[in-house]
Amino acid sequence: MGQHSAETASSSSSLMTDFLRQAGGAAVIDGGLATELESHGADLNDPLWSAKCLLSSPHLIHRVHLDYLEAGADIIITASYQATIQGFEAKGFSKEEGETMLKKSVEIACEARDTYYERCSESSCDVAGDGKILKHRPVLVAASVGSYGAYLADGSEYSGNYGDAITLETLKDFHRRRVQVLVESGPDLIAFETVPNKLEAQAYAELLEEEDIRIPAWFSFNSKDGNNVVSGDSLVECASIAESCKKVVAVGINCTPPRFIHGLISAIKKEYNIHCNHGEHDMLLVSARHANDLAVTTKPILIYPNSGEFYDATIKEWVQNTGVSDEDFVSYVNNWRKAGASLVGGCCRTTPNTIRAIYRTMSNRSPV
Ligand SMILES: C[S+](C)CC[C@H](N)C(=O)O
Ligand SMILES: N[C@@H](CCS)C(=O)O
Ligand SMILES: [Zn+2]
Repeated sequence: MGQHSAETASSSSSLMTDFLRQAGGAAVIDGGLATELESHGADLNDPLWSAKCLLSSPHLIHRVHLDYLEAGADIIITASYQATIQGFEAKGFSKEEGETMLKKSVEIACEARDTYYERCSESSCDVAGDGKILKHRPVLVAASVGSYGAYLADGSEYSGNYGDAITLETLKDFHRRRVQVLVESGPDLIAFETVPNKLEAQAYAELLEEEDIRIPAWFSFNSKDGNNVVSGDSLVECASIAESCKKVVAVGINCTPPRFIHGLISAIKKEYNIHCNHGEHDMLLVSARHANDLAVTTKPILIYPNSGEFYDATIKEWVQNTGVSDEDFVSYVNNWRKAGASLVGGCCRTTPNTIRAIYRTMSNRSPV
């Protein structure tokens, strides 16, 4: 664990359960990072997308992390989603310079957390007059690992279609050094996010074992039909890969329209609460067993949907107003919690306003 590790973490495997317990059973993830960088004027029309800001405007990344913390996020995700050594090399940087950029993504997030804690110490109340949440609480830094499709910078993380030339070994080799460098930089966990297919999930799971990664990870898949992950691979099969990997401490869905989320949670959530009720006992056990045959995870479930808008990868722009408002987004939150999600945030096109609204909705945090 790095020097900035959250005070919750006693060991890798218990990090998430300890963290959730301290947070009262549920926690808030931040919102769209790239979205917010753009709204502060960054031009992300570049193969590096949001990782371009690691070169051009690290102060902006710091500011956006801080904005999300002050909106109530308990977990911030680094700007390394599209930061890859290969991507930096394609821009003319050396391997060492690429590694420095990866390290920097974690350092910026840790510094933002330090700044946040200072502001909390200086504040006399948990909610400032301007509505900023300045409540001293455990905050986790999650190092983002975007997919190989994100590196391709053509929206392939929404198709998951890499062609036959890309094998399990290709993907492991692609991510290997990147994951090592991120881990050495001292985040609390790795966020494998917007995972578009089963092959990449398998590659991540094998990498965690082969490289003996000492911090935990979460796996977060994306879907565009409410049944499968974007490639068409079965979500249940993808989640099973995460479930069988001991280093994975949470599983879920991100960058997916809100309307699909409830069904996707139900598809992966394994219920242990079998109510034994006299005569109905056997029948309930049978139905619970039947449900469990299909559902796969007992790990905490995370969800951070996008706004539901459509991303046009050819022009690298979101088609505006095709999604839901913050109010509509937040109206789903209690249902997602009831369905079994214990970590809730937002992905692309969500903002600190979305996260503030999620924080408020979840502020009477009762365990799932
Ligand atoms: C999650 S998508 C909006 C990320 C952007 C994409 N990888 C690109 O570079 O176009
Ligand atoms: N963490 C990334 C995810 C993109 S799908 C971001 O918020 O920009
Ligand atoms: Zn997203």
